Amino acid sequence: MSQISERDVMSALSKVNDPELHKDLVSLNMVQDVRLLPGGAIKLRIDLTTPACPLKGKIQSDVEAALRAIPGVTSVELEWGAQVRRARAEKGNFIPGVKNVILVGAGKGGVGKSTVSLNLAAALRQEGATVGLLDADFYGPSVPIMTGLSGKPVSKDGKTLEPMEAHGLKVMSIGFLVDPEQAMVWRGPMLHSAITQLLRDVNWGELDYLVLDLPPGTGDVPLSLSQLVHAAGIVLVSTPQDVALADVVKAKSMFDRVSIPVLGIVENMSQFVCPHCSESTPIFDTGGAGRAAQAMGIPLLGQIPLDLAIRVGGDKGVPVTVGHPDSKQAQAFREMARNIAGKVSVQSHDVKLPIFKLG
Ligand SMILES: Nc1ncnc2c1ncn2[C@@H]1O[C@H](COP(=O)(O)OP(=O)(O)OP(=O)(O)O)[C@@H](O)[C@H]1O
Repeated sequence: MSQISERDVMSALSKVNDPELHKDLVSLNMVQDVRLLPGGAIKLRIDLTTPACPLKGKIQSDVEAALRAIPGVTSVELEWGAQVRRARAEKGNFIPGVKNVILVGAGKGGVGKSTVSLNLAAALRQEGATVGLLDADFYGPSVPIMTGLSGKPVSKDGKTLEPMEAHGLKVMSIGFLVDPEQAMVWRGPMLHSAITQLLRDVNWGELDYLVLDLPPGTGDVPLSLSQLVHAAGIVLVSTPQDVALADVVKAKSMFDRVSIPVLGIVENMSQFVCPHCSESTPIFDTGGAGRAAQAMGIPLLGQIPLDLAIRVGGDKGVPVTVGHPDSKQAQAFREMARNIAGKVSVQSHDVKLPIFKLG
């Protein structure tokens, strides 16, 4: 029987590409800890670029096929790890300890941006990532209620604020610091100093992802907030009907102008599935975000149903992904989170997403 060498393994895997990054696993440094065992068995670890990898199944079958094609290989055993990389490493404006900031925005209010932010953060955490959630929605912070957290954050060193913790997430909200009615009337310097405090003075520790819930719309506050951090990109949330989607087109154009990559759209309140007869009703229309995403040349990252358990979870402080992890609703959020994590990995490898320029 021919002797298998580590070189054979690496050479076979240098022909297997990560389907999203379009580079081979060896150049991406994803192949680790190769062990050649007696009788032609191979064991190795694949370090994915995110524990929430949407393409793990495809990578697994490609790796197994490539290794089994080496003469003399009798079995292949894979272990999985993840090394989340920092997005857009060449730029400044980092939040200390945070590898990737994922902005969540919306063209208009009330479309479920905070619900998506929280469930995104919780789903990434469930996949094994370390995650923070920063609620910077100055005019309507809903994260305190949605996480069940209250009280004031403490400072251990007199300079930085400690985030609170809920459902395995580190959480900070402008709602912990000020009365929203007070924030409503802030202008200029007050607003700037509150934004800076939120972005610079929170002791996050080491995070793979910080999900940043922006204020809705295309005004000054979401724009300056998003420019003060180097984000991996922005996820735009919309309901499916045309009036909401028209605002998303506006939002996308704004973020394009300031060169923040738009990772894609999440369609929220996509369908109402009757809990009694299981019939689907497209209350706010359906499929609109998919058509808009296609027209703008950006991905549709997920479709979240309009559902009672999602609303109740938000009101009770336990997101549906945590309270009902096996439900269809949680599955929809997890699929969305994997798609977003995949797009963030693409950004961290600086492979450009298609950008559609308006006008
Ligand atoms: N898919 C859904 N199914 C049922 N209820 C939902 C869904 N998404 C959001 N909601 C509910 O709609 C309300 C508004 O949601 P949310 O606060 O997330 O929106 P928002 O876009 O962040 O609003 P804001 O304009 O305050 O920023 C909440 O009561 C929330 O529980």
